[in-house]
Amino acid sequence: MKAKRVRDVQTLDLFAAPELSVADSLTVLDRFSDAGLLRRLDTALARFVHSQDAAAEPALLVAAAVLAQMEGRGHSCLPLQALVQAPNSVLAWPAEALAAQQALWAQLPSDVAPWLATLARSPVVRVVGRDADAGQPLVLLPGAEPLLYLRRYWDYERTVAEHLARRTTVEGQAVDDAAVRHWLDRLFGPPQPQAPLDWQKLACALALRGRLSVITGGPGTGKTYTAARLLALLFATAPDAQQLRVALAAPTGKAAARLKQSIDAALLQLHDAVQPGLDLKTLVQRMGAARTLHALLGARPDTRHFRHHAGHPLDVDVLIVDEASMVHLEMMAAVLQALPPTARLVLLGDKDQLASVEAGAVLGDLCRGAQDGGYLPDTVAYAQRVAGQSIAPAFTTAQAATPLAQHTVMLRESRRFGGPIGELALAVNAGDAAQAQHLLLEQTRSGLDGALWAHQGGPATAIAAMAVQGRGTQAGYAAYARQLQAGRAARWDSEAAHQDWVRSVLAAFDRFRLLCAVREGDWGVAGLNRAIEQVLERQDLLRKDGEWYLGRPVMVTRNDAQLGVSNGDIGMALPSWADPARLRVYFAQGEQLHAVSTARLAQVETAFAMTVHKSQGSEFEHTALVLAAQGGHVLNRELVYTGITRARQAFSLWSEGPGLLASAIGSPTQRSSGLLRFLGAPPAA
Ligand SMILES: Nc1ncnc2c1ncn2[C@@H]1O[C@H](COP(=O)(O)OP(=O)(O)OP(=O)(O)O)[C@@H](O)[C@H]1O
Repeated sequence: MKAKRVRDVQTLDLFAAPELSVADSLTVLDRFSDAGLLRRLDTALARFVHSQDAAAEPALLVAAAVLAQMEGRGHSCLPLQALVQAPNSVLAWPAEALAAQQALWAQLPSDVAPWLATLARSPVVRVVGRDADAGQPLVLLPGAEPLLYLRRYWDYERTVAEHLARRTTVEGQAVDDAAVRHWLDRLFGPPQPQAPLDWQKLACALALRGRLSVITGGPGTGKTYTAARLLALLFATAPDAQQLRVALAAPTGKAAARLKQSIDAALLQLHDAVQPGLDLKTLVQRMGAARTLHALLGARPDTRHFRHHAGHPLDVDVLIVDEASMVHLEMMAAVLQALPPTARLVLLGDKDQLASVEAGAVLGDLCRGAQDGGYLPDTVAYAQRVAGQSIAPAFTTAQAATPLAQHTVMLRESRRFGGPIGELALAVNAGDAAQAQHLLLEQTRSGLDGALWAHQGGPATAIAAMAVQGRGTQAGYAAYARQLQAGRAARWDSEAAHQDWVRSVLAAFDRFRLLCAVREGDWGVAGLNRAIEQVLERQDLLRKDGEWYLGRPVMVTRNDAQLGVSNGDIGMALPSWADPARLRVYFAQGEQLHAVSTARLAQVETAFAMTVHKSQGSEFEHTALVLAAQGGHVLNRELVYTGITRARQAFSLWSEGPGLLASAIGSPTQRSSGLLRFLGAPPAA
């Protein structure tokens, strides 16, 4: 259907005109929207620009529409050189659209200079360094690699860059080397001769001397383990540990709850190791719950504004943000603005995971050089002095040595993520499609019970059948459905017994998850949710007698502070204890259960199948990833990596057609952003 619509675009006779007029260029953009190559919103921006500048030239209108389209795909800006010289690298249109794209580009200037001149002539474009900020909707950052921004994203990116640059250049508190060394050795053990570099110890040492610490690593590399030791170190070296205000946060409620649980457990385990000298038990009690970033900043319903901002900063000395790969540019700008300049910010996350759906990939940008280290002589000497760690010359290359690198550590050894799933994740990350396919094939051949299993082709109903049955001994949804039935048959003799049952159903449901790349179609979230419901009904495991049926798993799609639920929370409709004839939606929040009436939960969707994006921050025993042929540019390396790393014991892959996995692995996403360029020297406002 889409391919046909795209072919229709090519029959446009407008391209035959000797010179592209403004009216024609707007019509062409509309046709591109009709064909699904641009969104209506993208063309609307071009029309808006034209409404503000009657003399706007076609190149400006095209640039505006493409910029809007790129923002919709998560880019914070448009690299103009690429737009002119390699338009497909930024447009990401399907092959069928190539002729139409080339025909339009043939009517536009072939050099970047006239594009820039066209943009700079328009009053809707603010040229940084030339024009004052008069609220122009577009911002052009000139230079060797000129970038075009929507005003809002320019503001966010500049804010983030300015704050991070300040945090990486301003000296932190003076470090008492002897005290730090003492505590680092107690927490990690004294340095051993010939031992490999302890990246976790190094991360703690570096974090201590600055106001920013970026700790990245794959699953199970000990990010939380390290953060807990960093907290212990901060408590131990603080002039008054009782006064140190620590906040824990994450982009989603689930990730926040997990962070709190892991940090508390790790700190309590350390309790004996730091005796005498530090009462971690009391400090843990004082620390308070982890919150979503929205809740931490005090989101105001239906506005972009937060209660905390530069004029009313957060009341914290240390802020630890987990799953930072999911923090988009706008949110990072809000966090940095609300954080007192003296507070420490610790960002934890996996740089290789999918970035947020919204624009910006801040953690990915910040960790671009993390693999290479890039430590300066001063950092190398400090690491030796306080942590007894010798940083090898391979990690001191001048090219990677930026102020940010002195605050960044990549953890490299996974403690719980080895075996075939770990190997597959590594192959995907390295872009080695042949190795990934080899691993999948080898394990698939060995039977249904292996850690890896792959299948190509339909029908989609077979996916639903596996989602219910599981494969071999690997979990599927039948496990939760049986747990559900066990409860239906039983009479709870106490509220505690009812709660235990609710917890057991939620836990059984969390053993497996079906992850999709796309929402629509038989191989998307919507189609597979329906198909799984049907299989469960056919097997009498579930009765769908209305929108809200017993055992309906749902995902919240919008934060609702009043109801106490966050976007991404997963709950299940189950009979309430007080009135078993009525369903309530139960959510596990750490150790606690939270129940909300079904009538009040409007912003939810069924959650047997969910997007890979929404699964971030969660792990399941068995995860199945579905690659739909219509996935297009959504099927990329980060999506596959994120899907695989959600699986603890078993990973299954369903590809609708041949070559989808290899092509996704061969398509890493690089979101356009000026962040790294700004960090060295933030541009003037
Ligand atoms: N240096 C270490 N020595 C012993 N155990 C460790 C060490 N580092 C991490 N671990 C253990 O490895 C496991 C994974 O660590 P942790 O949960 O901190 O990893 P993570 O990177 O935060 O994982 P995730 O990707 O789930 O966020 C935990 O059980 C932790 O206690």
